Amino acid sequence: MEIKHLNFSYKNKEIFADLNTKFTDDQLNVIIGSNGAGKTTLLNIIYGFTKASSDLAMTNFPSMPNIIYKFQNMTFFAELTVKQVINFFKSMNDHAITITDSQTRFYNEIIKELLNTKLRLLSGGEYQAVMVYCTSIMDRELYLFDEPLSEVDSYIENLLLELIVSLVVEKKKKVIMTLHQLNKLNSLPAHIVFVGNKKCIFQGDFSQMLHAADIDDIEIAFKKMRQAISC
Ligand SMILES: Nc1ncnc2c1ncn2[C@@H]1O[C@H](COP(=O)(O)OP(=O)(O)OP(=O)(O)O)[C@@H](O)[C@H]1O
Repeated sequence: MEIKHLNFSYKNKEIFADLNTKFTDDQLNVIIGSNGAGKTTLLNIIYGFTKASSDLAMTNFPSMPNIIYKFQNMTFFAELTVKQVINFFKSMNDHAITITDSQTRFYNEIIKELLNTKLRLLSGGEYQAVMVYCTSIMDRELYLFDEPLSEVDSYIENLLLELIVSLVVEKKKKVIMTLHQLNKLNSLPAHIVFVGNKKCIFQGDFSQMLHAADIDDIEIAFKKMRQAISC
């Protein structure tokens, strides 16, 4: 999947100026960048929710019906129970789908005990966990997860990452997610897309990013690359 010549502004605020980048089909794609860099906007454009200028060329992306998107703040009817929401998501598949071991584990360890809880009574982290799980049980070609780890504790973070990676590795799905928890990149088989200064300022894997920044700490690498573009 490739994006060429992405230019985009919200009224007078320019977000992207000729951004070019690629996403891989067989690895988890992780978009990183500072707050306000445009990560959510990029997902919105990929989904087709936000329209960019006519110079944009997007190659090999599935069309909207073949994409499922977990928005950053996904809201649902608060009076529904977790079980009702899961059934709603399941009903949007027109056939039975296979569930990965990681999805089953996530269901047994996290979701099961929440089944009869109404959404309005879930904590922020529990709500996030339910929404990511529900998104993952949809059968689509491309999965977009905007900040799937926000508000969850480190135990759930790891379970969620396993679940998301299993979509790519076991189900051969395409996945693009945004992430602020850079320490997680170390253990992830991921293609990183670093958005900053209205462009893609780096793309590659974890070790290539450290190499590009000439440092062995990902947080410092991020800071260095971020500072370099704001000079
Ligand atoms: N609908 C909108 N109208 C005007 N400005 C917007 C709109 N949506 C986002 N923005 C602005 O565009 C910029 C990019 O926003 P975006 O949400 O894409 O960033 P982000 O990288 O996802 O940030 P974060 O990491 O904080 O979630 C921000 O400065 C934001 O205030």
